[in-house]
Amino acid sequence: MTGLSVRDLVVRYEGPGRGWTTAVDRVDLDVADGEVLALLGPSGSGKSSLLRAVAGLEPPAAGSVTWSGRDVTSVPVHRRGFGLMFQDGQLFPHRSVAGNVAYGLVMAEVPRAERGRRVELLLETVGLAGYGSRAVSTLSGGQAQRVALARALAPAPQLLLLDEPLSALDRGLREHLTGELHDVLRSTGTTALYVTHDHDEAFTVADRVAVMVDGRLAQVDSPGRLWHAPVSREVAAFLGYGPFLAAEVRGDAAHTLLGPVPVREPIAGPVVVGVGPSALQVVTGEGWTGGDDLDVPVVATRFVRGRTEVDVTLPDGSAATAVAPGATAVADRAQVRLDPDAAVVVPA
Ligand SMILES: Nc1ncnc2c1ncn2[C@@H]1O[C@H](COP(=O)(O)OP(=O)(O)OP(=O)(O)O)[C@@H](O)[C@H]1O
Repeated sequence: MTGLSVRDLVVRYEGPGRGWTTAVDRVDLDVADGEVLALLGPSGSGKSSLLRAVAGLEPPAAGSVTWSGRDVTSVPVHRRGFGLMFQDGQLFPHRSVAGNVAYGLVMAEVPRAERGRRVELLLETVGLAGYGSRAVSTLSGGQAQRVALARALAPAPQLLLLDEPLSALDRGLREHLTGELHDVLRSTGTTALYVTHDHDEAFTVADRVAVMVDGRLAQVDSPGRLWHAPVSREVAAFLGYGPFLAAEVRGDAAHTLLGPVPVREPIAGPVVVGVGPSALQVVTGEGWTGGDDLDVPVVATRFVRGRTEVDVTLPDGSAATAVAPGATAVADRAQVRLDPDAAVVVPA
């Protein structure tokens, strides 16, 4: 048995009054050796609690944590050999950049020369070659998080646990560092559990994504499968699908007021169709063919990231957003069309 195995794990907190909060509710999870798994879920869903229990920072009420076949459930945090990185990297303020990165190597009694080489290599890996002698107080937020990453990677941990490592950074930097983090984790062959509430981040960084809702894992899948085949309306909604249209399955399609959507996997019982974030398109000029396209009232328009987003009301009363390329002028009504490949069929 290699990798991480979590079985039947329960984490509970005693409430301020009577009663307990069950933050992690009988979770089973496997992370293969060298795999990066993102734990994705809304605020309060239990992601940090699960990660902290794996780290050994939170004693589980039940269940087990196994690494490489060894039960570590009651092994203290510093004996697990796992690396940790949090939202606020919390660098040691009185050490230089190199001093911070070398910290775990000093603890592990790695000889000085070897230490120096490793620190340099890691700084290069995180794009901070030549920064070794800088005081950490002179770094930008993004640079400081890269130092924190280099420090976490320095002892070559068997398993790296990251809790929202980029969420304190602004969007542009976060997107950039997410890509870098992906490359660094791959190139170092690090097994990682990565907590985030941001699906773009999870999809970029991870081999597989576990969606956590109310203390349970609702779905664990590759980013592609998760996106194209969410198992429930709840998971689809969390990924950004919506509104959900009434639908009736006939043959291999689910028929909606905006036309048919292919049923990719058989679903027993009633279904609804989740409209993907760019699935509804504004049809302009001669593109209008009638057919399944609908003419609907416009509620608002805005220009976002190089395209026009148009809020409309569908005939069933649901609010939806349609997209148009560039800065498209839209009046008080718009013709919209559903791209069936950008919608999903899920259980109602
Ligand atoms: N130390 C604590 N004492 C009491 N309740 C806690 C404690 N830590 C977390 N909780 C509760 O446990 C539940 C799960 O919290 P947790 O921090 O694990 O969620 P999360 O998914 O990581 O959320 P976020 O994305 O907001 O960090 C929440 O209801 C939270 O209020």
